[in-house]
Amino acid sequence: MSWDRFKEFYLPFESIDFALDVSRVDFSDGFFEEMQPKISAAMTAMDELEAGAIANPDEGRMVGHYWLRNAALAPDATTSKEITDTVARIKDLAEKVHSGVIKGASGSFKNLLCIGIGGSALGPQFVAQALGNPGKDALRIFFFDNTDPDGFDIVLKQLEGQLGETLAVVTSKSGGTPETRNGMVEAEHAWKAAGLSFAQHAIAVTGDGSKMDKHAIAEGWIDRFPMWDWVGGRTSELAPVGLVPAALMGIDIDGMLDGAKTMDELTREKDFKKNPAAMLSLSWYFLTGGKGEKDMVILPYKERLALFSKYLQQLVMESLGKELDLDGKVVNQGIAVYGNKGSTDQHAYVQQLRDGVLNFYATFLEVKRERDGASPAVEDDFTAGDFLQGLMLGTRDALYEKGRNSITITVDSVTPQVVGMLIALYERAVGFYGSLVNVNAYHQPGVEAGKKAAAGTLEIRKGILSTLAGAANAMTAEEIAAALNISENTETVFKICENLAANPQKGVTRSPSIDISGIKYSAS
Ligand SMILES: O=P(O)(O)OC[C@H]1O[C@](O)(CO)[C@@H](O)[C@@H]1O
Repeated sequence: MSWDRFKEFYLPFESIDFALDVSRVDFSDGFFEEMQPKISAAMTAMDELEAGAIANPDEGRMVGHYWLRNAALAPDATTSKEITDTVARIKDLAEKVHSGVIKGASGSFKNLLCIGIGGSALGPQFVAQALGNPGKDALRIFFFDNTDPDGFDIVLKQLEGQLGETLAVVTSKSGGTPETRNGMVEAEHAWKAAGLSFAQHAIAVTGDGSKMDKHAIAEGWIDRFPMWDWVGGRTSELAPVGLVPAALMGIDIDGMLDGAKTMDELTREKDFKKNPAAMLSLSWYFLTGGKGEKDMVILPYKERLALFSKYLQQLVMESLGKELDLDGKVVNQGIAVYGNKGSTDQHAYVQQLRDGVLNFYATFLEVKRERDGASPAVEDDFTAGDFLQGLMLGTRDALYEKGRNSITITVDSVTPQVVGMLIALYERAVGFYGSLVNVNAYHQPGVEAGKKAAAGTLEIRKGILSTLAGAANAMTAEEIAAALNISENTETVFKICENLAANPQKGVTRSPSIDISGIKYSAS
């Protein structure tokens, strides 16, 4: 890499100690000239979005996550006031919880159980790991982010005997996501089994008037915070979804909001070569042929940022992974995202990245400050942090030597401001990229298909149980499917029967057979 090329494609922002380096992206001659009209159009669309246009046409919604860190930008005074009042209410809640004014049945709150999934969990999880300090946080954080009964038990075991000092935050924008509802019901059971009122330990973050909102009101929960329809789940970390848990942990939420606001200002720059979000999205476009031809591998060389790839997975894939473009043409767009952390993954998948199939580009995240305070020397005069940077620089070079392009983002340390900046940078880069490839980056129609199919399988489960209850003899999967008139779904019937029989409390027994057509099930 020549020093001149590096200087040309290295964008440092001294005032915030942040840099984006795209010098290891081998842009072709003429690429930027060719992209100029598209990126200008993307910037215009972004200006309109920030001003309150219906930027999510399929759902007929405004897209307002940029207002969250600068309420003055909101299109009307009511929305602006609602944002500021909500942040003030969140800080007030945190203050009252920390001082013991709001407490649980057994005293001041010590633990925080966040119940949510997708955009209602990934941001809080990323931020808790990035900015939390186990042992020092105001509340210890736990998550229910699935509908796995054993998973609930693992978390509840850690909270055993402490539910009276555990605050539960149940988060769902729609208020109807089954996994979150199940987590809430399981939590209600656990509190009840401990002889405690769940309502006295619960807060809701949800859409006004949602099913969950009504439940929280009816049960008399401690408080409720809004999830506005103009904020998408995957861009809600700086809305109550992310700010409530962060403030309760004792994290500086003003710092996060300030960092995001500063990045928003930098990424409104109209000269795209000076705009880090524009350059990031143009790099993605170049690297993936504007068609998602290569995967985005995220490699933060910092434990605290290990969950960033998971967070970005939803932000990028749910936003960009679309069948149709804005004109209704089938485009099957998207960019696959995966990653974990360096240097750990050098010992897992970097072998393939360097020598194997070239279907990716890497993004290195470098944090200059190794820790608070000094580090001991581990070899000669070198610290463990010197090794960490050495491994990152070495890997980046080793990849580039083999024609594997990469992007590098450098920050000073993982602070609330930096976390806010990273979130804002990627939010805007995703927005720009959505415009570059002409898709609606703010809806998620594909997720609905899986949800509907899941609901259908529960109906089949109900049918199987009633068929077996009324059957005189044990039945095979084929017979049950035929009785339910769903022979085309015999495989689903078989899978559900196997699952029922594996859980003795469900009341189904199984007579084995070597031939799966011969396995019989009966109500026990
Ligand atoms: O906050 P909700 O409405 O429970 O939705 C959770 C998540 O579920 C999804 O609809 C699909 O996973 C995401 O878009 C969303 O972030």
